[in-house]
Amino acid sequence: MKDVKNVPCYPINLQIDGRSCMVVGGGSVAQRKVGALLAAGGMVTVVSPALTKQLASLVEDKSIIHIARSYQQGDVNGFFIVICATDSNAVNKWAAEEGMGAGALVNVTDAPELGNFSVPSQISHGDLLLTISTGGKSPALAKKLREELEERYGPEYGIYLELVAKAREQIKEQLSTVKERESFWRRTLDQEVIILLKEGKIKEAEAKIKNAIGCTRTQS
Ligand SMILES: C[C@@]1(CC(=O)O)C2=NC(=C\c3[nH]c(c(CCC(=O)O)c3CC(=O)O)Cc3[nH]c(c(CC(=O)O)c3CCC(=O)O)/C=C3\N/C(=C\2)[C@@H](CCC(=O)O)[C@]3(C)CC(=O)O)/[C@H]1CCC(=O)O
Ligand SMILES: NC(=O)c1ccc[n+]([C@@H]2O[C@H](COP(=O)([O-])OP(=O)(O)OC[C@H]3O[C@@H](n4cnc5c(N)ncnc54)[C@H](O)[C@@H]3O)[C@@H](O)[C@H]2O)c1
Repeated sequence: MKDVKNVPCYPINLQIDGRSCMVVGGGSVAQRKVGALLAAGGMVTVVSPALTKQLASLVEDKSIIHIARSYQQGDVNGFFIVICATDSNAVNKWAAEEGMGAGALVNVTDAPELGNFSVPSQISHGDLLLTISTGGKSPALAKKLREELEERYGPEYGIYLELVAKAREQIKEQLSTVKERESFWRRTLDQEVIILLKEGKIKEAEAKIKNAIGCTRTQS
């Protein structure tokens, strides 16, 4: 096994909307990384002599920019994020060193220790984001856990989050202390609402939350 330092990572949720992202390489791993960058609003440039079919169609519809050649010195300059995803360790190392030198956030797909971030496995439903990391030790385990969590936390949780976010504004006005609000959410975030959402009964779920807010009003 590689010499991975046993210092835990510091997790962050990075906003990359409108930021420039460079992906070096155009194979299947690059394709997965590009998909995630675009989903988060990144402006993606790929430098690679070859592209997968899917990446080529993203170039065609102008979703990404393609520099159709091998990596050259300075290509990473000015990019916020650099992802090194070629099948050449030497090229990945070179682009990573330049990217790090220029102060970019750098992810290296075949040698994570050469960059400064790794990408966790993820499940997202709207603003709800669940991520799993194994510190780079077993992406396959991260994938297995993601599949298990996907069964447990389906799209209903994304709808639930939206309802709760709406209710939160009202509750902030009605309950003046953090303690009261904490106790409200402990009582209200229950499985019954989730079950209703899973069955597609959105109106009923909404009514249940409204009812809980109503009870608070009569109590206070
Ligand atoms: C989560 C996910 C996100 C994403 O990439 O979008 C991701 N890898 C995924 C899948 C996956 N990757 C690999 C397999 C084949 C099975 C296996 O070998 O285990 C599978 C499974 C599959 O493809 O089915 C092989 C692999 N991966 C890395 C190396 C190099 C090395 O370890 O040195 C090798 C060996 C290559 C070789 O042997 O040649 C390195 C990294 N992969 C990471 C992330 C980062 C650590 C995340 C963590 O902390 O766990 C890190 C460190 C860097 C990074 O890329 O950020 C995505 C999950 C998608 C999902 O949820 O389904
Ligand atoms: N991090 C992960 O999740 C993960 C998963 C599997 C594999 N990997 C590793 O990621 C790397 C890429 O895997 P892949 O399956 O996408 O490989 P691939 O062979 O499908 O693609 C490699 C790409 O790199 C391009 N390339 C080669 N030399 C280049 C250069 N000098 N400049 C720019 N682009 C160049 C090629 O044209 C090709 O598009 C491998 O090292 C692999 O071991 C990482």
